[in-house]
Amino acid sequence: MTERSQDEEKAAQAAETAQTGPAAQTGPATQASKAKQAKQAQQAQQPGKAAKTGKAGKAVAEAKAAEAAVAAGTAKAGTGRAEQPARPAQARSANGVSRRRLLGTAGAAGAAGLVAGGAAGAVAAETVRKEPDPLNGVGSAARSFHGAHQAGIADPAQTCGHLAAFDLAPGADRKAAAALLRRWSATAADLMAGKTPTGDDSGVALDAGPCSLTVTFGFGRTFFDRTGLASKRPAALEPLPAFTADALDPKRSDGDLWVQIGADDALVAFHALRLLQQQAGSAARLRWQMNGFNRTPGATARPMTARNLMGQIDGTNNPKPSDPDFATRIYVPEDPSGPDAWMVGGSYAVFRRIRMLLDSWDNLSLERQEKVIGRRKSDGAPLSGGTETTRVDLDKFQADGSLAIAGDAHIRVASPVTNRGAKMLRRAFSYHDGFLDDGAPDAGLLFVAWQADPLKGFVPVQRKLDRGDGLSRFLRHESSGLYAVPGGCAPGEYVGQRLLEG
Ligand SMILES: C=CC1=C(C)c2cc3[nH]c(cc4nc(cc5[nH]c(cc1n2)c(C)c5CCC(=O)O)C(CCC(=O)O)=C4C)c(C)c3C=C
Ligand SMILES: [Fe+2]
Repeated sequence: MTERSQDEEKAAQAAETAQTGPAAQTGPATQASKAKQAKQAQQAQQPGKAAKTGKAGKAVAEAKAAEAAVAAGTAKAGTGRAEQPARPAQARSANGVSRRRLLGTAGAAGAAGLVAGGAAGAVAAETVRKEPDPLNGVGSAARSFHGAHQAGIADPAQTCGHLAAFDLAPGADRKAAAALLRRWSATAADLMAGKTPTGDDSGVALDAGPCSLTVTFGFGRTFFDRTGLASKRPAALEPLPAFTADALDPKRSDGDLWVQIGADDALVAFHALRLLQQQAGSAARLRWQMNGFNRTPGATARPMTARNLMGQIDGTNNPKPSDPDFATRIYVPEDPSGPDAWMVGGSYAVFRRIRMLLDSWDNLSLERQEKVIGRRKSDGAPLSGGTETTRVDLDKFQADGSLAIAGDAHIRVASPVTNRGAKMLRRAFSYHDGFLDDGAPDAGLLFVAWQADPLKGFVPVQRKLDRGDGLSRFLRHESSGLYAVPGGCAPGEYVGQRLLEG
């Protein structure tokens, strides 16, 4: 097991602070007691140092059997080191502490007291801010629409997400598709810069800053047939294989065009979605649409990796933009001669709506939940020891001779080390769509994985998870999509122009 050196830790923290600004203020007493609690929890749960005992031979055999069961004919796994852990992926600007002064929102008791007198009743009815506030750090944060890559890939996932797929209308041809992408790109560029697009009098996002809005556009496999561009369809857009955990709804899968919207404000995010839907006009119809969410900036005492609806810290070991191989793993590389030249700088998005079987999951003991993932729930530290960012040691054994990270633990089965180096960038939103008839939450993850080639990212890893992941018993994949997301564009251009006008 290799810990980060103190210098590396300090550099990472400094970089994080530079990117995110100071964490929300908490009193020093709170900080100190939290740190103490965290230390106590860590001490209580720290697995004992694995001794190389006489049981090692048995353990090695156990490990090999577990790996073999999972790998089922793939490369011999677990012999190397896991990837260098990433900094928390959810870090972002959180430096603006709201100074809103809301009046009249007292609890029931306060309100009852106020309504006793007429004048006081009027005060109770006042539910607006007394003074205008300047935009805080969350509201004024903006991401650029223009650039080599589209936004909404390498930047942190926002609080509110909308994923949507559109189908081109019958008769809508390449020219109509180009006009649509031009309209959509111009609108996205305005909104991301905090401008009201010409002709938009909806008022929905008036008063708000851009709130880190991103709008990302992609093309599904069927787009190329409908626009007469089948010869330009990348080989990487071959349909995803079927997996045993799939319970896919075709009506909420696939689609000609895909749009991902994220913002740190729900009205800003909805506004973008609504405008794009209106601007689709007669060229395209909404096929499916889903809403997701993440932590609100400033909701935690310090910037940290977000939790999912199973309660786990999720996103720790994501590739990070500072990794030397980040660009080549996530973005399509330069190859001007290839048929996919129009995709240079782009990426492939695999979308999966994954329902969590939370009733079953919540019935597991904490110990079993942690074993299923291979990390501690409290702080995300790997069961091989250390803290959240400690390198995972898949070869570590416990004193009883068993593997510290079980053979079917999610982080073992998904690790690049056990998947011939396959990597993807996971950028997900949680979702909650109420409760099913049996009372189970209809909730889970709008999972989006980004990679330069899905056959070297999502596909081999999901194949392996499908066979041997302890977590898959608690998941149902309900929707699916694979989209070619072109590179970004320059001002005055539109996303996909190289394809549609090439
Ligand atoms: C096909 C790829 C993956 C799917 C589908 C997937 C679903 C899924 N994962 C979690 C929770 C966690 N996943 C974690 C790590 C992790 N997951 C994948 C891939 C898929 N997950 C990878 C490649 C990794 C990193 C492995 C590594 O290198 O260590 C973790 C641990 C924290 C982290 O590193 O992010 C959690 C927790 C859920 C709940 C889920 C489906 C709903
Ligand atoms: Fe995962």
